[in-house]
Amino acid sequence: MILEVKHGYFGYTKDNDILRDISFVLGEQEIMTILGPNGIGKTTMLKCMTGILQWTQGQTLINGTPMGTSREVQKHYPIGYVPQAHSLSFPYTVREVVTMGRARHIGVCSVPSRYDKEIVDKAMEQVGIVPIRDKPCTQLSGGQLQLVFIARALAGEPKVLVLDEPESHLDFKNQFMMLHLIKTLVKERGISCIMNTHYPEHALRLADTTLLLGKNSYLFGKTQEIITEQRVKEYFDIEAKILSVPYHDESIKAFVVLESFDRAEEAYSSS
Ligand SMILES: Nc1ncnc2c1ncn2[C@@H]1O[C@H](COP(=O)(O)OP(=O)(O)OP(=O)(O)O)[C@@H](O)[C@H]1O
Repeated sequence: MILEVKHGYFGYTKDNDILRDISFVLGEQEIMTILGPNGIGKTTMLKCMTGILQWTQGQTLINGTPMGTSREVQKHYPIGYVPQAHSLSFPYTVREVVTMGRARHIGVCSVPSRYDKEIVDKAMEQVGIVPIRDKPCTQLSGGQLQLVFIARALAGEPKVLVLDEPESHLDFKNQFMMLHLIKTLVKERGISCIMNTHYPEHALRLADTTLLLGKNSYLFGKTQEIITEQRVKEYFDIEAKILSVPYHDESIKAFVVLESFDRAEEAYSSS
């Protein structure tokens, strides 16, 4: 399935668009990252793209058909949205929360079928949360909850998985495991994926394409061409060097920030 955003505009208030004329294409089994400074509009972008918020102008197309107007398109090409992990106030178990991802498939007065249960089990297995399936979600860590939300999205059998900063609550190793999980899900399920991230390294390691959001402009293209030292300076206002570390048959990219704390202090006090 091909997802396309065409000339998208959005503002929370009139005459104050935070997203202006955004266009990009997500191809079959592609991974795309969205990068940009805090508050630039990354989460808003995901919400407009998935129909949680309405574009004020422009549209999201699925295989060429506008998503907003076609229930058929929404039914046949579901999008799985995984929000930033936040705590749940009601102590639903992990299994119950993941089963909620089947809501579209289960009638209002029906109980989950054997097939629904199999899909839920498969989703929990694939993200590695079977051992905690009977725990109340109020007793989970932020990282565990993030995995539960991914399993909930997978239970809806999405064609596109949309993740808002999936690595944000994870330690160093588990951040890497999350990237690996996303890559595996895309490959094994034949889906595509869009994720917001604050880590340019993660984009370079994982993503085919990248949308780099700035204050008055944006860039979209192949990740290796979009994320350069010059762009990092331009879009994040920070001097960084991208190093290439050879590892087996890969060349892994690492970022080193070339700023001193004294200079940062000066910039902070003059802003
Ligand atoms: N519901 C809302 N009503 C009004 N303004 C909002 C709302 N949600 C977000 N904003 C504003 O819109 C802008 C973009 O917010 P958004 O959360 O999309 O940014 P972001 O790039 O995802 O930020 P971060 O990297 O910090 O998560 C911010 O200035 C934010 O304050």
